[in-house]
Amino acid sequence: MIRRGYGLTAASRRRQPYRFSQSPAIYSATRSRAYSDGPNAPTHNVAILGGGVTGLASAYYLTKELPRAKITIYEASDRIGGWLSSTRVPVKDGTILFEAGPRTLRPLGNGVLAARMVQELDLAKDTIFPQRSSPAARNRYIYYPDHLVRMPHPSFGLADNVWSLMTEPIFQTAVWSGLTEVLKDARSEEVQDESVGDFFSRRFSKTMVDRILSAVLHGIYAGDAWQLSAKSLFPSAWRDEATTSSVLMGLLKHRSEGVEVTKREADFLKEMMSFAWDPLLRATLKDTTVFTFKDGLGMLVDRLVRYLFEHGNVEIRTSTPVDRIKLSEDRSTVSVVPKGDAQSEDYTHVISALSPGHLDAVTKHAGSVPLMQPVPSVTVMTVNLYFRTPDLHPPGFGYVIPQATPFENNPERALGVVFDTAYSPGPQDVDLANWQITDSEQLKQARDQGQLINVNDFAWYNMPDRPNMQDQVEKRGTKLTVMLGGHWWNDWPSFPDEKEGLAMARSVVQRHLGITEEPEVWQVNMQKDCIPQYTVGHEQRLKSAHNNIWREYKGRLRVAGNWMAGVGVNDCLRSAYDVAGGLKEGRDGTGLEHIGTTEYVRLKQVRPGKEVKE
Ligand SMILES: C=Cc1c2[nH]c(c1C)Cc1[nH]c(c(CCC(=O)O)c1C)Cc1[nH]c(c(C)c1CCC(=O)O)Cc1[nH]c(c(C)c1C=C)C2
Repeated sequence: MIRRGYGLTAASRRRQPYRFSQSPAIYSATRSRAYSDGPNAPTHNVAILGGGVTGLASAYYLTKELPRAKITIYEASDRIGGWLSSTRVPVKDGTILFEAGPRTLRPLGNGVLAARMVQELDLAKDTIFPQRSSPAARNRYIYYPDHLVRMPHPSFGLADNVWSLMTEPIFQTAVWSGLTEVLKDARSEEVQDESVGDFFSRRFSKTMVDRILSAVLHGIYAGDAWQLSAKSLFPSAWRDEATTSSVLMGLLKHRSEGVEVTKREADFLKEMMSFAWDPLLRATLKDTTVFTFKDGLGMLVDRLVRYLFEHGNVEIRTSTPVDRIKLSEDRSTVSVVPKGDAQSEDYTHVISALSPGHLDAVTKHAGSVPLMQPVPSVTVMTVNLYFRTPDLHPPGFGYVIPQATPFENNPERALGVVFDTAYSPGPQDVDLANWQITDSEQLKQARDQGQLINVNDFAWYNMPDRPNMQDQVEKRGTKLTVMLGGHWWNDWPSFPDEKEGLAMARSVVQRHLGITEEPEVWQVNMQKDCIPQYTVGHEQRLKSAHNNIWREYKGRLRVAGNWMAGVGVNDCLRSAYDVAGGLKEGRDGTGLEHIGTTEYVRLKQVRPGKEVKE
C-alpha cells in the first residue's frame, strides 16, 4: 500500500460560505403529478410525518421499493434534515465547517445503508475516509479523574497497554472484575430488565461502570448508566448471561461457534452483501472506521432531497405541522389534518417519523387511549470552537467524561469533547511539498491494480484530485466541539443561553486541555430533546405500543425513527429501510413488529461472501 502523497492537479477550492440547506421554498415547490387510473396509477398514497433524516430516508426507500407510490412529506419547521445541520463559517483565511449534531458515520452494522447511499447518491467523490490506523480512529480518551487517559488499543503494544491498566486509577478493579466475571451467579429468571449500571456492576464492578462505562454511554446516549436499559442497549450480553451464565463465556462462544444474531439481522446482512458494490469504494470502506463528507453530513440530506425531486413522485411540505391523523370508518385510508388553514388529505398509509411525544399528540383524540407511554429524551448543547493555533489537543478523536469524574474537575457537567480537526485532512496533509513521489501516472497505475492510495492517514479515493478537506483555509487551526447537558440537565429548571454555553465550553477546554486562546469563531447549538433514552422497561413499552398501534390502525400507520432500536443516524436509516420494505411486502405491521424477536441464528463468518448460517 502506498502511504505518502504524490503529484496531482490542485483541487478546486470553494471560497463561498456554504449552507447545506437550500432555501425552504424549494421544498414547498410541488412537483406536478400525473394521476391516472391506468397501469401507471399510484399503488400507494403515503404521507410521511417529519422531514428529518428518518422521514427523508423513508421516502427514499419507498421510491425504490414502490416506484409508483405517491409520497407527501409533512415537516413542521421551515427546514428539513432535523438534527443533521452543517454550516460553513467564514474565518480570516477561508471557511471552516461546523456540525451542530452528528458528524461522522460508521460503515458497519446498520451503517451499511449509509455506505450504500454514498454509492447510490454519487457521494463517494465528496466523502472523507480517515484510515482505520489513523490517530483519529485509534486514540480515544476518557477524562478521569483529572487528566486524559488514552484507552488501550492493540496497536499500542502489550507493554504500553499493561502499564496503563496497572497505573491509571480509571482501570482500578477492571482487570480483577474481568477475571472473576465467569464465577458470578447469573441473574434470576424473574428479572425482566435492569439498568446498565446494575447489570455491569453485578457482572463486573460498580467502579468500572462509574469510571469507564458511563463515559461510553455519555458519548452515545448522553444518558445515565443507572437509568438506561441493559436489555435494550446490550442485548447480546443480556442474553449471554441467561444462556451461558456469563458475559465473557458468551463472548468466547461467539468466537468459537460463530456470532449469534437474530434471524432478522442475518437476513439484513445477506441483503446487504448482495449489493453491487463499487470495488474501490468497498476496499476503501474496509480500511476506514468512520467517514464524513466535505461539506459535512448535511450533504446527505441535500443529496436525498435532490434524489427525491429527480426520481420520486414526492412532495415536501415544509412549515406544515400536522394537527391530527384519523383512520376512516372503513379503515381503508388515514386522513392527515394539518394545523391552520391547509386542507386535510386522505392517504392509504401514514409513516410517522416523529418523536413518540409528537406521535402521541397527533393520534390523541377526545376519549382515545394513548398509543404509547412516553420515551424520555435528553437535551444536548453542542459548542463548536475554532482556534487559530493548530494542534491544541493530543492526536485522537476526542474524549468523554464519566459520571465518576469529581465535580471540581467538571463543574460545567460536560459530557465530552470531539477533536473535529482529526477526521478531515488539513492543507499540510495535501501539500505537495510534503510528498515524496510526484508521478501521478505511477499512482494511477497502482490504483488501477486495486491498491488503495492514502495520504497522511486519509484515503485518496478521488484521485487525481486531492483528498477532500472540510476546512477550506490556507493554514488550519484547531476545531473542537464541546458537548454539554444530556441527563445532567434533566432536572434543571432552565438551560444555559448562548453566552453561558460558550463560557462553559471555554472553561471546559481551559481546564482539560489548557486552551486559553480566544476562539476565532464559535457556534452554540441547543438540541432540545434530541436523544431518546431507552430506560429500563423500554422493550416492554415498545411491545405494547406495537399492539396499540396495530389495534387502532391495522397496518395503515407505521412508525420509524431513533426511539426504537438505536439512536444514531445509521439506525434512522435502518428503521426507514425496514418500514419501506414492510409496506412493499404488504406485511402487516407497525414498524415495531421486530421488537423482542426471539429467532436467532449463528453466523460462522460475517465477511462478505463467506457467511455461513447454521
Ligand atoms: C452530537 C451528539 C451525539 C451524541 N451521541 C450521538 C450524537 C449524534 C449519537 C451517537 N454517537 C455515537 C454513536 C455510536 C454509533 C455511531 O454511529 O458512531 C451514536 C449513536 C458515537 C460518537 N460519539 C461522539 C461522536 C463524534 C461519535 C461518532 C458519531 C457522531 O458523529 O456523532 C462524541 C459524542 N457524542 C455525544 C457526546 C456527549 C459525545 C462526546 C464526546 C452525544
